[in-house]
Amino acid sequence: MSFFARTRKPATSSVRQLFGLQVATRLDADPRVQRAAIDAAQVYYYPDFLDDATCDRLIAMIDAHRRPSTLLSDRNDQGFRTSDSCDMDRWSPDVQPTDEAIATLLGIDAAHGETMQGQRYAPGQHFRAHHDYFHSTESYWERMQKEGGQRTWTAMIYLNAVEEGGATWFPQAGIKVAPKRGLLLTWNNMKPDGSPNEATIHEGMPVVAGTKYVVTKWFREDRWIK
Ligand SMILES: O=C(O)CCC(=O)C(=O)O
Ligand SMILES: [Fe+2]
Repeated sequence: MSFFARTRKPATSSVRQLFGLQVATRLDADPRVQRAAIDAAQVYYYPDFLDDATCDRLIAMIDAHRRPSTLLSDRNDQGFRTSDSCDMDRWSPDVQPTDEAIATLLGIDAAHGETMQGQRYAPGQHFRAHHDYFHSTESYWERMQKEGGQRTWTAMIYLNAVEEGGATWFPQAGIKVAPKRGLLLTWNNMKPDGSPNEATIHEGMPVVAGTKYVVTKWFREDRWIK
């Protein structure tokens, strides 16, 4: 193998490897959780993770605080992520129980979790195909190393059903998830060896009718809260 080929290979990581194993083992043992029947990635569903009242409270918070979504990428692609989003304050009494319940479900110390993001998509709005993990070729990479390192697991909760459209599509893994109120979807962005899993590429498909509300939480390999 040439030097060039070796340096291009994404780095494996024993810490991320352990996250993959420990979280998957915990989810596999949880009767409320189902694993998606695919080999390309570790993807799990938890129906009715949140009750109606909690979904309504989170939706109201998103409506009160939403701003046009931003991207971390160096690409300045205006049409890539057209939704609105906002930070969900982890210390707010309306957020804290959900924030902690997600960390407990996965068995990850809540300090590894970034601030939960609320997201709202109106008809025609979408989030184009992307990976949640950080790319070492981007300029943010160095900063992210100091701020908790790579992202491992993503947890997303759909807060409402959408009349038409708005599914989360994993074209390589072959999964399409339609929004359903209270449904939690979680996946490992890494492969079992701890290197980035390209097959986790996913998109928030355009909403056709109705409005879509979700919250998303990303967990880092190191503590995000110091
Ligand atoms: O809204 C969706 O279905 C996907 C959202 C997403 O991929 C993200 O927030 O990283
Ligand atoms: Fe994503």
